[in-house]
Amino acid sequence: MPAAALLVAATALLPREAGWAAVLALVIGLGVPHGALDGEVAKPFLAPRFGRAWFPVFAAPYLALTAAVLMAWRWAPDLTLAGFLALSVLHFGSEDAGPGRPAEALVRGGLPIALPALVRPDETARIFAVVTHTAMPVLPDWWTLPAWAWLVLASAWLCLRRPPFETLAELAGLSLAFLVLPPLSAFGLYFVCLHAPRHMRSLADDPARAPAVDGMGRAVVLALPIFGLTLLIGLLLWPTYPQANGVERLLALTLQGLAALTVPHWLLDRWVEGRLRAGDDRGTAPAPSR
Ligand SMILES: CC1=C(/C=C/C(C)=C/C=C/C(C)=C/C=O)C(C)(C)CCC1
Ligand SMILES: [Fe+2]
Repeated sequence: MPAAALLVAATALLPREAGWAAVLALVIGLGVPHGALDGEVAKPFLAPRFGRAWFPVFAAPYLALTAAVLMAWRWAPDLTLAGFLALSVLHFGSEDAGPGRPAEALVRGGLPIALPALVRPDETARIFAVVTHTAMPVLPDWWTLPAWAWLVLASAWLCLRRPPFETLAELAGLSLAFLVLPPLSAFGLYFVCLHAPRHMRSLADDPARAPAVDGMGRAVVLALPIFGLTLLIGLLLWPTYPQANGVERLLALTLQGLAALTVPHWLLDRWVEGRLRAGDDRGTAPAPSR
């Protein structure tokens, strides 16, 4: 992990476009696989009921949602971006804070979305002009104003809650990253070094969710097939992106694709969370093969 952190931070030394390409390669190669474990999360719920058909039952609605979001990027880019950012705060926050801590989730999940808007608004606008393929000379108010609100909330939370040292250290380190690194590099650092491993570790450590994922090594191996499929879909979509320059196209495809995958990724997480809390009787079904 420290090696990955150094690698992501080093992308800040490259010229802008080369830096983008390097961060995106790391985000794809080291960050996206955590979502590829969604099959393992869904399998114990679906396999007992659908047998070997569990995979199409899982993948069809997942991919339909993904496709819908990819189309939404073209029809309503601003609205889709706003929805993506809001969803990211929720998704990042619930992974960082754990269940049942809404204020902490908003503070921690909001950091990677609010800080770049406050610290590097121009570079952030430039990135999302490419992603949405629209003119975005300045960052829209609907992003900047909630970012200020986040700052107020985060300050109040820090004063009132006095979080434990590890949380403080993480918030401080991450803030420093967003202050000194280009925003895409800082995001890459958060995504690759905190979000993705945290998600994989929580699956590996939780015997109720994704029981086949019983260690980090196993997590990586089990993620590979769906990760490969994701890359293949990305490759097929590549020619449909209008950006002329390859790096800009990679930026748009990666970020639009992340948004599109995050919708089913987040819904699945909510659904499984709900089922586990409701005490689903999965134990009566034969254990999944593997
Ligand atoms: C690209 C980028 C940003 C936003 C990234 C987002 C919102 C990613 C969400 C990913 C998710 C939710 C993945 C799920 O596992 C920032 C940091 C605002 C500014 C710098 C560039
Ligand atoms: Fe995630």
